[in-house]
Order: sequence, then C-alpha cells, then structure tokens
Amino acid sequence: MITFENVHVVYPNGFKGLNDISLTIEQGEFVAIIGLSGAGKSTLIRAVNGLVPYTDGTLTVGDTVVDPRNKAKLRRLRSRVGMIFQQFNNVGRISVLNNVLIGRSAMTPTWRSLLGWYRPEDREIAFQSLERVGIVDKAYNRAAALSGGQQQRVAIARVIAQDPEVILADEPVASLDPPTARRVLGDLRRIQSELGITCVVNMHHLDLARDYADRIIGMRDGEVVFDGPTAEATDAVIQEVYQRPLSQEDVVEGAQ
Ligand SMILES: Nc1ncnc2c1ncn2[C@@H]1O[C@H](COP(=O)(O)OP(=O)(O)OP(=O)(O)O)[C@@H](O)[C@H]1O
Repeated sequence: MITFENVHVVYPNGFKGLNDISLTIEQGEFVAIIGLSGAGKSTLIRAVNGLVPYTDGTLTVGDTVVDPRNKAKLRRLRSRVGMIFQQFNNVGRISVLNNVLIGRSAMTPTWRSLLGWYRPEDREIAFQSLERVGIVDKAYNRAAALSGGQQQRVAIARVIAQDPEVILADEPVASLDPPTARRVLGDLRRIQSELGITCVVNMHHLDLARDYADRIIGMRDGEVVFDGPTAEATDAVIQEVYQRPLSQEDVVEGAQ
C-alpha cells in the first residue's frame, strides 16, 4: 500500500511540483496517472522511491516512511520498489541475462555482483523472469541488439527479478510503436496481476490508461483533480482534467 498524506514537492527553484496530495493506492492495484505535460505525473511517481524528495507531508510504502535524506533506508526501499523508464535503462553492451541479474544485486554481496558471480538461484530467478516476458530465447543476446519492445521487456524482467512490492513506470511505452506499446503494457498488466504487485504507471495516451488500468488518477498543476475507477473516467471527466477537448493526440494509433 502506498499512502500520500498532504504531500508537497517544492523544487529548489521554488516551483511547486506537487501541491497537497493525499491518496492511498492499495496492494495489487494497477493505477494510471494521466495529465497534460507538466501536470506533475513524473514528480508524483518519483516521490514514491525518493528520486524526487518531497518537502512536506508523509509518504509511506507499506510500513516504511519514505525518507529522502536517509540514503541507507532509501536503498532498502528501492529494493522493494522497481522502476521502469521510457528509455528502458538497459546496459546495451552486456547480455540480456546480465541485465536481468542486475535486478538481483540488492540481494547479492557487492563482490559477487562486481565479478558477475551470481548464485545459481539468482540465475534461475532471472531465467524465470525472462520466461514471464516471453524472451528467454534472447538471454545471451546483447541487450542493444534487441527491438524496442524486447528491450522494455528486459527492463520489466529486471524489475520482477527484484521481487518488488511496487512497480513504478514512467511513460513505459511512449517510445514504442502503437501495437508494440499495447503488447508490452498487456504483459506488464498480466504479470503484475499474476504476482499481485502494485503498479503505478504514467501514461500519455488515454485509451491505454482506459484499457489497462483499474483506476485513473488525473493531475493538473501538481494537484489530483480526478481519482476514480477507470469506468468513471468518461470523456467529459478527462476534458475537465485537461481543460480542453480531447484530440487525436490523446490516443495511441493503430489500436488492435
Ligand atoms: N528539477 C526541477 N526543478 C524545477 N521544476 C521542475 C523540476 N522537475 C520538474 N519540474 C517542473 O514540475 C512540473 C511537473 O513536472 P513533471 O515532470 O512531474 O510533469 P509531467 O506531468 O510528468 O510532464 P511530462 O508528461 O511532460 O513528463 C513541470 O512544470 C516541470 O517543469
């Protein structure tokens, strides 16, 4: 469970990134965060794992209060909270398997990680993670040699190898073509549901949010202006969030 209680983020230049956010995300929920560019979606997601330090209020993940100033506590928190980025963040020159094994590094003594001497059980977990995303046959390929969709699957496999309670995904399919975006998001949805992982995903495209999320949170100017089940996020509600009519750019093309 993730809880925001009156959370504020003020950036060092004085800009208010989040303004008094209070909400609870239950274990196992798949939540899409929507809003126009600059609404505060990334700030909200990144506050959860301390990538953006919140400046007031209380943010908790499970029983742990996120404390951006306590580096050791933050490291432990990040081992429970996986993150997926738009640009995949794989190490291109090493194998897919070794990229996924990086997800085991929090549970591995540093000397073993540095030498690449992962335990057989960690390798087994990495292979199982690659099986879940359907690319176990690519285990020994260089990550950079894969397609965009496959690279994002490597990132998903790395995160699930971490055995996280929470996955945060910042525009995870924004770099992919529409059919691939749907397949990758479908994989993420299936896996989080099978494993009961809480998933919070920033989305640019409204149709993807509606098709894959249980719940939609709409943001504007650092505030939550809609929060409800996906079925309640009607066009009228979203137009109110965006403060403009919906347009073609709000949906991913080539829906299948
Ligand atoms: N380090 C920073 N310093 C000052 N302002 C920042 C910083 N990072 C983000 N902001 C501002 O905070 C606001 C929210 O940014 P954020 O990246 O969370 O928005 P977003 O909804 O994710 O937008 P996008 O869809 O474009 O990524 C924006 O106005 C942005 O310019």
